Amino acid sequence: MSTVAVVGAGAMGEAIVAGMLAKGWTPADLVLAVRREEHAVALREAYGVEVTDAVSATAKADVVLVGVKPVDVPGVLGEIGPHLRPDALVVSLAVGLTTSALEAALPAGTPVARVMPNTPAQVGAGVSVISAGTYCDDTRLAVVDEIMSAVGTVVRLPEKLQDAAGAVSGSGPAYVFLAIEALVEAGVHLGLPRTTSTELAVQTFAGAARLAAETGEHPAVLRERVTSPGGTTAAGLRQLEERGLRAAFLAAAEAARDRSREIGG
Ligand SMILES: NC(=O)C1=CN([C@@H]2O[C@H](COP(=O)(O)OP(=O)(O)OC[C@H]3O[C@@H](n4cnc5c(N)ncnc54)[C@H](O)[C@@H]3O)[C@@H](O)[C@H]2O)C=CC1
Ligand SMILES: O=C(O)[C@@H]1CCC=N1
Repeated sequence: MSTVAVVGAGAMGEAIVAGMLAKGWTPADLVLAVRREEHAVALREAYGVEVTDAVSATAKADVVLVGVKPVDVPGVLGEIGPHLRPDALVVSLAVGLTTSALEAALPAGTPVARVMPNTPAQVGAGVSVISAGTYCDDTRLAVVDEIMSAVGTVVRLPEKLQDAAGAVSGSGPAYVFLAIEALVEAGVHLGLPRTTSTELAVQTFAGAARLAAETGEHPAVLRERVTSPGGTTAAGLRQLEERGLRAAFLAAAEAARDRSREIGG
């Protein structure tokens, strides 16, 4: 197995570390780098992994997973570039940043891959979109696939679709959480105790998503099965349509895609 350095073990980076350890990697396969010492102490305690600085972690790794915010990526790449092992692979989680921009910030010929993960990775239910840069061959992309498979499903896409994919699956959990929150509040408005309304709404989203995933049926067909002619669901759906639910999702996805392109420069 490869030695994997995770530079920037925040929400996404830590989820990947936890998932890898749960799926058979050992602490010796991992080396982490974070900025704050108290964070390093917490990570060592939680996972028994080595936590050091970005340069030392990079020097030990076959794969360097960069999990810092997009604005911090150029600085990190400039710092670690001279210390990469020959043939080491750099994997970026950053939204927007293209593999060509990443390659330009690294020594010439560095293999690079771009990943768009999402936070359900924290419970092993993520979906990651992966794309190879110019020097990342199939064997290396298979390593990225293996790592990200530890936290959920993996979809390989041409890089030109990464901004769109990020708008759906990268940001998507936030749209879903907002929708859950709104349904909980609606239930409270109708008189349900808040804990009951939360349980009903969360289980409904989880169950509906599982039904769609396991049956593979078109969502419209599944929706029709809930909607009796002249019934309660039809009355509710009419309100969602009249209030522009579809248009709202389309506008949200376009805005997220455009912001991703803007971040990428
Ligand atoms: N949070 C999300 O839902 C998603 C995030 N992403 C991408 O993942 C990346 C990370 O995002 P989050 O995990 O949400 O951010 P985060 O802020 O939770 O984690 C970033 C971590 O990097 C550390 N850090 C910053 N500079 C560092 C350096 N020089 N050396 C070592 N550590 C350093 C920070 O202290 C922090 O712990 C971003 O580029 C983002 O675009 C992609 C998809 C989804
Ligand atoms: O909001 C963001 O910029 C990050 C990338 C995708 C999800 N969260």
